[in-house]
Amino acid sequence: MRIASIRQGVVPISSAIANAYIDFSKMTASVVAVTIEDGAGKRATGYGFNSNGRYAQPGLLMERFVPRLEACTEAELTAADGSLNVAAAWAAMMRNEKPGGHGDRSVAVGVLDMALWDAAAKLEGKPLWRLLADRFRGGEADDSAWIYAAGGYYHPGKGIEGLVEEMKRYLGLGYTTVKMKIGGAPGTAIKDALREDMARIEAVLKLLGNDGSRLAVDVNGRFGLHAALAYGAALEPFKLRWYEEPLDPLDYATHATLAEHYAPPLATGENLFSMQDARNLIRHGGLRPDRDILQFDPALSYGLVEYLRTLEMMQLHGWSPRRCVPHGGHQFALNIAVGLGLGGNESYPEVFAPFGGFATDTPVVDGRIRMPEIPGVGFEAKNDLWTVLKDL
Ligand SMILES: O=C([O-])CC(=O)C(=O)O
Ligand SMILES: [Mg+2]
Repeated sequence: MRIASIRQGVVPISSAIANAYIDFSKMTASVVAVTIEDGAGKRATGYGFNSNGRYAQPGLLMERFVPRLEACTEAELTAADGSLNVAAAWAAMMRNEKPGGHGDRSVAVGVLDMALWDAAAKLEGKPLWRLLADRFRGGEADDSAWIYAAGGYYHPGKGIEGLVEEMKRYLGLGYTTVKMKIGGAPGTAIKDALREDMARIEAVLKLLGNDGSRLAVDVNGRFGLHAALAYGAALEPFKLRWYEEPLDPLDYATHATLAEHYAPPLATGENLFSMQDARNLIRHGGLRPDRDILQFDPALSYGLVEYLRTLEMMQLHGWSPRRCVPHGGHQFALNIAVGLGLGGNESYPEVFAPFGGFATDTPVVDGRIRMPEIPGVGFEAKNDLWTVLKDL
């Protein structure tokens, strides 16, 4: 195995939407293409990109991670069974990196890790989900994944009617569960913000037949303990699917306090970027393995090599992989969900294109989606994304 070339670019994923914490008017993504030759006449190009929420990382890629990957020897890149050794390539990229401080580089490494797994699966002529099931689950992949429609963003001029119309479109596409943003009313006292959000939530719940298990709400880390508890008390009777990122993602003790007062499911983890950060959440966040949801996004957190470590850590702490529903709505996490038996995956039917979304013309049926039988992650079967990647 040898690296024949690595190319990178930066593309916009900007839009006029906002959550409770940031707007996406200047959001960008790094994209990479890594071409591998296996020394026996086979050649494959793997593609990678970063998930929404973090910006493109061209400097880190150019200065540290691409040169280290390019410097890998053929022996390093070749596993004992002759396959591409992604874990060894990952270790080479992380040479001379100190522990801790994961947000510094986990996105840049994740972009390259995605491309390496895409190439590895293409060299084996298999979809990534099947490669993962073969390697880690005795060949047993799930036949489909549960996905939910994430949206409900704040948008200039968008009122409750616009929000309900949006959710109706998602149901029309075959989704059964939806997610909306809350906590975004700027500079408002908690009781006023809560009144406004309750009206938004109740309007969407009405559309969902007042079945709280079909609605998740997302605060994007905006609340302190006082607001999180006040909202929690108001939300509790709805028995929502989950109450997401109510607090700062790194404030584990406060999560533990909230979990003592809010019985239905909580969800968090999209802004934790390493196994060690995930472990601190599990150790100190008071989360409950029988109901809470972990949303670590492999594309933002050093890729699948690290995600495998996170899953192993979770199992040591008594957490099933089924508690994981990754953030990001991308094909990479969907392959991992089906191949490794996670609880499902996020989907963004109307935002974060072309990186959000799955293979073109794969229908969502009763909130579930099947995977195409195409080698690699399946980017070539997603028309809008392939238009961007093929020019790299
Ligand atoms: O709005 C965002 O930053 C994305 C997000 O939280 C999610 O998909 O859960
Ligand atoms: Mg979120």
